[in-house]
Amino acid sequence: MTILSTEIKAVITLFGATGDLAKRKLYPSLFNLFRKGFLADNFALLGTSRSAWSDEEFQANVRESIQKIAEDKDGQYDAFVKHCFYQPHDVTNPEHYDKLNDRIADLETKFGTENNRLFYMSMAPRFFGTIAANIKSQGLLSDDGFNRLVIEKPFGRDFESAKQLNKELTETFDENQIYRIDHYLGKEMVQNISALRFGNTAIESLWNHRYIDNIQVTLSEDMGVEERAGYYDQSGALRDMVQNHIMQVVAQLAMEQPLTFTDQEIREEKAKALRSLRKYTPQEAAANFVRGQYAAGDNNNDYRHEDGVDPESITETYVAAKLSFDSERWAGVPFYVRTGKLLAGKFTRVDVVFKKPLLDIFSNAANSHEQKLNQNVLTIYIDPKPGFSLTLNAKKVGQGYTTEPAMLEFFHSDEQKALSPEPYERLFHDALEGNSTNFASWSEIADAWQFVDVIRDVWDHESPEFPNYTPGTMGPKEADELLARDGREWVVK
Ligand SMILES: NC(=O)C1=CN([C@@H]2O[C@H](COP(=O)(O)OP(=O)(O)OC[C@H]3O[C@@H](n4cnc5c(N)ncnc54)[C@H](OP(=O)(O)O)[C@@H]3O)[C@@H](O)[C@H]2O)C=CC1
Ligand SMILES: O=C1O[C@H](COP(=O)(O)O)[C@@H](O)[C@H](O)[C@H]1O
Repeated sequence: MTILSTEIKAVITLFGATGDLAKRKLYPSLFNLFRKGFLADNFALLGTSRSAWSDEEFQANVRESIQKIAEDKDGQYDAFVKHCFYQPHDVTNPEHYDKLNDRIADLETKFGTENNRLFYMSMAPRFFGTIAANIKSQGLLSDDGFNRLVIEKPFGRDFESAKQLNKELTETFDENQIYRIDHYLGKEMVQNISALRFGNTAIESLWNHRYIDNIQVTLSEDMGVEERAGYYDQSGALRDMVQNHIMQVVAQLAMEQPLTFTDQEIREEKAKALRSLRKYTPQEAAANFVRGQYAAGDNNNDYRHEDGVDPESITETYVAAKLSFDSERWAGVPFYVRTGKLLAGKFTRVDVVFKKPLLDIFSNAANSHEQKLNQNVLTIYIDPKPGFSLTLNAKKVGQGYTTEPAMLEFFHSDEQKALSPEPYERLFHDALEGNSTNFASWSEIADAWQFVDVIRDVWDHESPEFPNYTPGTMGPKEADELLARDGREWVVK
């Protein structure tokens, strides 16, 4: 990990500058870095796409997108957009890269960026390989500054396509120059998993099969597919959420302690954890995975009648699964994961359910309690309200001896939340600083795809009975049965 000075020097070339992601997330993130002083005098943003915009039109668009997130204090909008430029560019036309290279070189001189170049691909993934090849063949790589590539998801649609894409990228960029975005890794509480585990003896000493009964990861959304139906119908929840976000969260929960807290060591441990994730046979896949598709609700069509969705679509909008790790630490401990659209709420959380005491001595007490001891649960709240809680058993106040659950809670204050950068801001900053801790390595991505491909293959060869869940619930009944089979239940029902 190379940490540069706090002020970043670079020309950022953005492919897909007129796109939705750029407007909603990327310009506001860069502006926030500017307001906080991480970007100051020595940077420039060069937006590109086919639209024939001038620099001025681009600046007006950037201004419009940052207006939505912050007021203009002390002329900060003007100061920021003076660093923003635009070059009309068709990524499939090699000749266009010559002009792009000239513009980058001019900006390097103008802003003293020490020839550091960061390329950000915020475009349809089918263009990623072409852009990388042209960057190399048309001589856009810097000889004496850094060259980095930030690449948007999805990284392939299965293992083979991801491998091919990786091959194309690594013909131009080394693995340590590639920053594969997974915005979950930019979330405050996902990053907090390591602090909670490795910074607390009280937690890490219990973090194994001797004390943990099961771990549950829930990424619940209350919205449908909205305007992204065209993309989503080709993807489904397995590719859209499980292969990337869920696997990344699970890897952080399951990994061994890194030797040091560096990007290389952390990514290595996450990769090892994913390597120890049991790859299911088709029979095991069918038994351990549940899929769902939402039905019509009070305020929504059923999925198959959403605009842009095939009326006979078998794309899943819900996935629940039981994962197992073949490692000493996790022997016999299931990780139950689930995600879906149009569920009961918008929240992301991890529930670590501990084993009960081997002996419930209170059941023999004179005033024997009616309520059995509960399992302790450590909950990591990722969204929307970052924090964590620990549910313990405590004596109920009063005569007799009855136990009841008592909860220790910690939530981020409004002040802390205000200090917490948005995922894209954090990740942009990390890439500019050369810190790849919170980006997925090729090894992690490869293992995640190999795991998911088996499930996809099984599902693609069977006709599910869809729709099978009601909007506003936590998914199909089979997801509850998945745990009930093991004598367990979801912490959030
Ligand atoms: N939008 C979102 O919420 C999210 C998006 N992503 C990912 O981010 C990436 C971008 O998504 P999004 O912004 O939504 O996509 P959009 O479709 O909104 O934007 C695509 C961009 O590509 C440009 N473009 C298309 N063809 C060419 C070409 N031949 N040469 C140069 N530019 C071209 C378009 O501009 P023009 O037409 O002017 O050429 C436009 O700027 C994708 O990989 C997506 O999966 C990931 C998570 C969320
Ligand atoms: O990557 C994606 O994530 C969002 C959910 O992200 P969150 O930060 O709001 O939890 C999801 O809606 C989208 O389908 C998926 O592509």
